[in-house]
Amino acid sequence: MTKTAFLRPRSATAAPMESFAGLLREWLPEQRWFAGKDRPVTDLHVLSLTELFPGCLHLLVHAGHGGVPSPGNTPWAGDCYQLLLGVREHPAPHLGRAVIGRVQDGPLAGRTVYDALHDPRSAQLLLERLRHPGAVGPLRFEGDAARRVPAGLVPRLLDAEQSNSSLVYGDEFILKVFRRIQPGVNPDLEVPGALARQGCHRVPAPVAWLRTTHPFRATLGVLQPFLRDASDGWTLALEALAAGDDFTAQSYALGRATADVHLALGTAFPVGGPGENGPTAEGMTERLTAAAHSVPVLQPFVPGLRAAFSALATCDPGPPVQRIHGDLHLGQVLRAGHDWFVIDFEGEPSRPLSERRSAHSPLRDIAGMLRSFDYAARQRRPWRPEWARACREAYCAGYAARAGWDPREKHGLLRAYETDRAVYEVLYEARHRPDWLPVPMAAIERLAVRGD
Ligand SMILES: Nc1ncnc2c1ncn2[C@@H]1O[C@H](COP(=O)(O)OP(=O)(O)O)[C@@H](O)[C@H]1O
Ligand SMILES: O=P(O)(O)O[C@H]1O[C@H](CO)[C@@H](O[C@H]2O[C@H](CO)[C@@H](O)[C@H](O)[C@H]2O)[C@H](O)[C@H]1O
Repeated sequence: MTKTAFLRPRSATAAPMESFAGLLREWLPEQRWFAGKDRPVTDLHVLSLTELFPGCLHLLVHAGHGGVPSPGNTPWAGDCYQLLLGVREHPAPHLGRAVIGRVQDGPLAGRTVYDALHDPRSAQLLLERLRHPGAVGPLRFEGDAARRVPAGLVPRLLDAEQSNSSLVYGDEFILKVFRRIQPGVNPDLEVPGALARQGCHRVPAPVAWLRTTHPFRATLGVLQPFLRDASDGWTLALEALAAGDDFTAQSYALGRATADVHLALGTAFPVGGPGENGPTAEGMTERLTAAAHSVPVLQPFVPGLRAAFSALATCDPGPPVQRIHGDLHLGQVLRAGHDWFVIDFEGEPSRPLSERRSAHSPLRDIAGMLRSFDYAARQRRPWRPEWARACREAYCAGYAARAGWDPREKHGLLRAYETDRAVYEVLYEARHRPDWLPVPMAAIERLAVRGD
């Protein structure tokens, strides 16, 4: 199960000579963060182009898929992506696979373009811009005046499997450059900022950020403190499994940390109200229908899965809805020292921003984490259902100890949210990592047939 299969190596000498748009049309679908892999890019045009500094262009491009709108992303069909492109007369060897190609015609004719985030010089200049708030064309560099970012921090691009691109500066700060851009404030800036103002220590607070005003207002990137020596929950869980270690104490602490974040979110965004099971079941059923249409292996399980959603009619509405994390799993939590921290408040990247910023049941996050223990336990053969079960129990117990209500007592709701999450995972894996599809499919079978 390789995580970087989409990063096909390119070399500067083998770079094709093509039109600028032609080069991008070929390069974009190869990127891990490109969302439209299941549909060909039929048209591509530049929505905004700004010279960030000499030799570095900032672009927002629209990738169209033959008029089929992407769910709720932009008012037009297709998706908008943020690119930072370096432009050089001659390709430099250190750029390796970052080279996109040589442009054949137009104002860039004969030049080589490359992904500037791979170029340490460009990454340094980007941080310089963030250190000095101001505007460049439609771009706005802003920050928390109380936080000082030192000059000269050495950048490195994280080579992880990601929906976005992240640069670490001197192991002190991390800059997340959003790739798929939607109009509006990104919750990964909005939420950590609001939680920091609440004094919640579980979330690294934004230090500086980049946004645009054209062709619409949107958040483009966020700089936050880098948690040095932290390990993510996914790595820790896999290490524990490999060593045959128990992971229940960590799971319990993670449950408490999740409840802390939910409590702080409830205070920072007082949007609550009772959950309404009718509309919740309707939304889940619609997502299931759409997913089964895209991923036909789901189809035989649809009746069993629908049962989990229709059973909501007889469940109590559960805890009040509120702002939540929206895509909580073991890869979104970092253990540093003895504490768990929560990162990446963007929500599920394929969902519209308005939906990701609205109130949901906290059970949705809890279900996401419960699914993640199952994912981890299935990484080894023979798979370890009892390991996952013990973690799930401990996580819920930790959550209950802090939140004052026990997720295990909301069995019907939890089953529906777990089912909804597993359906999302099937879609995600089919699109991004087809080798992983059996992992959520095993849960689909369990939830559809046995219902537990
Ligand atoms: N504040 C931080 N401190 C240390 N590592 C971080 C921090 N934020 C993110 N990371 C690392 O960067 C990775 C990607 O970050 P994330 O926000 O999840 O990006 P994406 O949305 O692209 O998945 C995380 O898995 C984690 O390893
Ligand atoms: O971290 P992202 O915001 O990019 O989240 C997306 O990618 C995740 C994979 O990296 C995906 O998570 C799924 O795989 C994880 C193991 O790699 C597992 O722990 C999660 O439980 C499972 O959902 C996530 O769904 C997707 O939104």
